Amino acid sequence: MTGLVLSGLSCRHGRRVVIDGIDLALQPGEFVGLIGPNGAGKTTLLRAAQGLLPFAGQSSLAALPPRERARAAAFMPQGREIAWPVSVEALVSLGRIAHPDAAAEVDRLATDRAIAALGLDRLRHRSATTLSGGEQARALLARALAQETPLLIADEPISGLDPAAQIEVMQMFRQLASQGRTVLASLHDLGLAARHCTRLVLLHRSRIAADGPPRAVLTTRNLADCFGVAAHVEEAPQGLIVQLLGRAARDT
Ligand SMILES: Nc1ncnc2c1ncn2[C@@H]1O[C@H](COP(=O)(O)OP(=O)(O)OP(=O)(O)O)[C@@H](O)[C@H]1O
Repeated sequence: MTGLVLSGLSCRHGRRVVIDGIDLALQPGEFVGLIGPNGAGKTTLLRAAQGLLPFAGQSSLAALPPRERARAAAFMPQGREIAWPVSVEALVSLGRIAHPDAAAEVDRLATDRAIAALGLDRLRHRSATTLSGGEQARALLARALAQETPLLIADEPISGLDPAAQIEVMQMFRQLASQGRTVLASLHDLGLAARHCTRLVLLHRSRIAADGPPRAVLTTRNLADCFGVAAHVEEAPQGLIVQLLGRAARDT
């Protein structure tokens, strides 16, 4: 299986509809940023798509049996606290549980690659519970990478990272996509999303308000209507630049 197809995906928390009839098809090679204001439903969508929450409608991923699902998609959740005092290396190698038939050497190489990709070599023997918040985020991302799945789903993967680490992770996602994987990540940094994602999906009030290349989604109109911010958006040689100027003036 490649990519991800959601059809009519809806999800409630209690009696409240949080995701309402989402249709979305993601292809290999895409780095899709899922954006939207707080409470728009991004986490709910990412979890329901994996069958981690009850939902109505269809998800090509949730439809798979659990073992196949673990080989199809890796997930970096929003909650970052690591409770077990295992080494970073042991934590990252947990991603290999998805491949019970792989040779030990293959597992070791995949773990090493993920540790190197996230710049964790220096920390590999450190207890994961002693890492800083940003280091824990990188360790959990490395665990997802070690799973070596065609689809990578990450919930706010760059929140809490320093600026250089944020850029490195975004570049890594873009590179994974260019190698034929599908990356779906919820993001709050619109500037980084604009420059690195191949496509943005804007969630607003439980539905998709816009879907397409960053320049088509990050319009001043969408930024005002969905995020309530006034912005300057400009095409530059280095990509789309989004500058947030302040709160949008409200219509009276
Ligand atoms: N377990 C729950 N029970 C009841 N309501 C919930 C639950 N989880 C989330 N919600 C509500 O569902 C809505 C969507 O939440 P969700 O976490 O999906 O939003 P989000 O777009 O990821 O937000 P954020 O950007 O703040 O992380 C919010 O209004 C939230 O309060």
